[in-house]
Amino acid sequence: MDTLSEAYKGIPLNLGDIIPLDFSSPPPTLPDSHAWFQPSDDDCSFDDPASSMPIIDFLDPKATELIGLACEKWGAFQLKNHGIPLDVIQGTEEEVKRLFSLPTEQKLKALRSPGGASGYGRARISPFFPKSMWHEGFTIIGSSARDVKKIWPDDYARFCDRMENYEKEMKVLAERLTEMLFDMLKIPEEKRKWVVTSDISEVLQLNFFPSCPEPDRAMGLAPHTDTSILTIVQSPSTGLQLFKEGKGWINVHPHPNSLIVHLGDLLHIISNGRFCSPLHRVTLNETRKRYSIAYFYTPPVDYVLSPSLSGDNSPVALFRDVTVKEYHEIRAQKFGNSLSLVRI
Ligand SMILES: C=C1C[C@]23C[C@H]1CC[C@H]2[C@@]12CCC[C@@](C)(C(=O)O1)[C@H]2[C@@H]3C(=O)O
Ligand SMILES: O=C(O)CCC(=O)C(=O)O
Ligand SMILES: [Fe+2]
Repeated sequence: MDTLSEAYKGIPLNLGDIIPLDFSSPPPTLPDSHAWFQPSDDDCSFDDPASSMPIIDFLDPKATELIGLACEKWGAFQLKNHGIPLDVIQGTEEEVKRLFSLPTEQKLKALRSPGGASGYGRARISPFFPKSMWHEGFTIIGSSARDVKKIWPDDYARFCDRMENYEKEMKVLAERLTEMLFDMLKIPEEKRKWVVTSDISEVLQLNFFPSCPEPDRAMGLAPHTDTSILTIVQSPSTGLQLFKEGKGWINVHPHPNSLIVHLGDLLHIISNGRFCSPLHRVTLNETRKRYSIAYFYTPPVDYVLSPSLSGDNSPVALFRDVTVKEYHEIRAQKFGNSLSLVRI
């Protein structure tokens, strides 16, 4: 059952907020619809080796401690020796490239429906911004077969198998990390049974950022936090930036053979604010296209998120109890102030 899709059914989008620009024949200059900044704007971003997101070796005996610190300070880290086989990572990347390099009319066959959550289209958060993003996405919730069959009726199996296999591997890693973080938060047994069940609400988001004629004036993916416990991102190239209070936008340089892990709003609530869900965005490049694969790990939709008061957290609950489904609905309607809407 795609119960996560049900959360989005009640909040349909306009087709205009779903259909991406036809990037197969992009305009030679940036159209006004996609111009977020003026040439005179000073949209500062940093390369700061002294304060960049930590790179943690999962085999390091101190990994747990380092992950805890990274989650408190950054809400994100890069993970080396994560245990996902290289061929699984490369095979998935190959399929993602194959999908996005199809002619536009092929991809449009799997266009997300106005009340739908899966399929091809613009980012879900598009309606909340006055300008469009330089981006195409493909969202997989449950099996990708229904959408992918529309694109490749006779040749969908390899894509689906590889995505399914990738999700299986990601789930094991997400479970390990979640158990680790829940231990630190002293989450009681009855609140963590879902971690090993099969009815979690996982989402795989495939992202494509075409090369852009004026990258400094456009936006790949607008600033957002993720609706997840944690999100595991695979991308070999730069583009992702994290917002750090008091500093600004900091570039993430992907370490070879590493995965990027960032925490989402759901864990921010459960940890009663101890772990942060960082604001992040994606920038563009004039000559290079970029792909990324983001795995969103989320409890079953009826799970009640309640702030843990037993770890080293604030003794007073900062958030009210809210179900995963309700939080998704709040996000789909209000986006940016979602966390403040569940704050006590
Ligand atoms: C489970 C999720 C998480 C969603 C909504 C739903 C399905 C699609 C996800 C994304 C993927 C791309 C960024 C994001 C911000 C977007 O626009 O769609 C994500 C959003 C969220 O993190 O809220
Ligand atoms: O492309 C990336 O590096 C990040 C993608 C992302 O933030 C998302 O899919 O939510
Ligand atoms: Fe994200």
